[in-house]
Amino acid sequence: MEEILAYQSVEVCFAGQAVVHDVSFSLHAGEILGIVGESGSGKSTILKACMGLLGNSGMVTRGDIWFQGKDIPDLSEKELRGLRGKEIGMIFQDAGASLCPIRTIGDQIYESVAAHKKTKKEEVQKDALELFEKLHFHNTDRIWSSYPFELSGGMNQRVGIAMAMLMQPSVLLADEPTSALDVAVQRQVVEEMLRLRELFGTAMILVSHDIGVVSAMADTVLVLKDGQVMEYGKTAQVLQTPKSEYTQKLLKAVPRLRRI
Ligand SMILES: Nc1ncnc2c1ncn2[C@@H]1O[C@H](COP(=O)(O)OP(=O)(O)OP(=O)(O)O)[C@@H](O)[C@H]1O
Repeated sequence: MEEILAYQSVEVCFAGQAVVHDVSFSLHAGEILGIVGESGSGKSTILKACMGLLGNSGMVTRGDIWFQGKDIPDLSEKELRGLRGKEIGMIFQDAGASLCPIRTIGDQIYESVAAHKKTKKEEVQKDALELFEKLHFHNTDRIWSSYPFELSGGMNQRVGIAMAMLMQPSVLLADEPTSALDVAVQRQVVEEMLRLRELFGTAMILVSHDIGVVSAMADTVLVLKDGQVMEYGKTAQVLQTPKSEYTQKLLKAVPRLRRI
């Protein structure tokens, strides 16, 4: 399998203070990597480093993040803007909150695609409705012309994921994509992401507190503690026979390991 993304000994600092230390992993086409760890262990920072979104005080101070032959920390803001959304898709915990409340879903989808390529609204609508159908959304026309407040939180999240996928990025970064949802919708979102991997062969990094979701989705798992990799390997191996005491504790903190 083709390697899509490689972190090599990455260190990230905020205001000179290192919060991610010597992190290495690689991601191949169609692979889903789960990143788990306690709050503050550096999971989101690892994703933000890949998008060049560490803000004014944050910086990759050591190592490389290779993507399509380019080292992300060396790229200019303009080059990063060209990658974000198009080559590197992103979804966050609450897509509903990041949608504009006073513009329709259709307008927002069109604008997000038009930001990266010259296209007509009818073309984007056709592609979007086709993807909605493949993801088994009901009333696809109605969704297209709805305002976010007219849809449920779960539906907004599912639309946000479909929107990220319309550009067919080679990698999708998902930060707690199911955390704000109730269990039934969580299941739909997990199934939807797996279906997207199947349809497009997209590689994904999934940051989640929910070991059940990680267990259901990820091929490989990286366990992070205080910005350091405690364990990294195949999901079954890491979750069923954890080597580090930290991973064992993390798993014990989960009431029941459930496969979705
Ligand atoms: N913009 C920032 N400025 C300064 N410190 C930051 C900034 N962003 C994150 N940090 C620090 O970096 C460390 C890692 O934070 P990060 O948000 O990556 O953890 P996390 O594992 O994603 O946590 P959570 O599960 O709570 O989202 C924390 O100590 C946090 O306080």
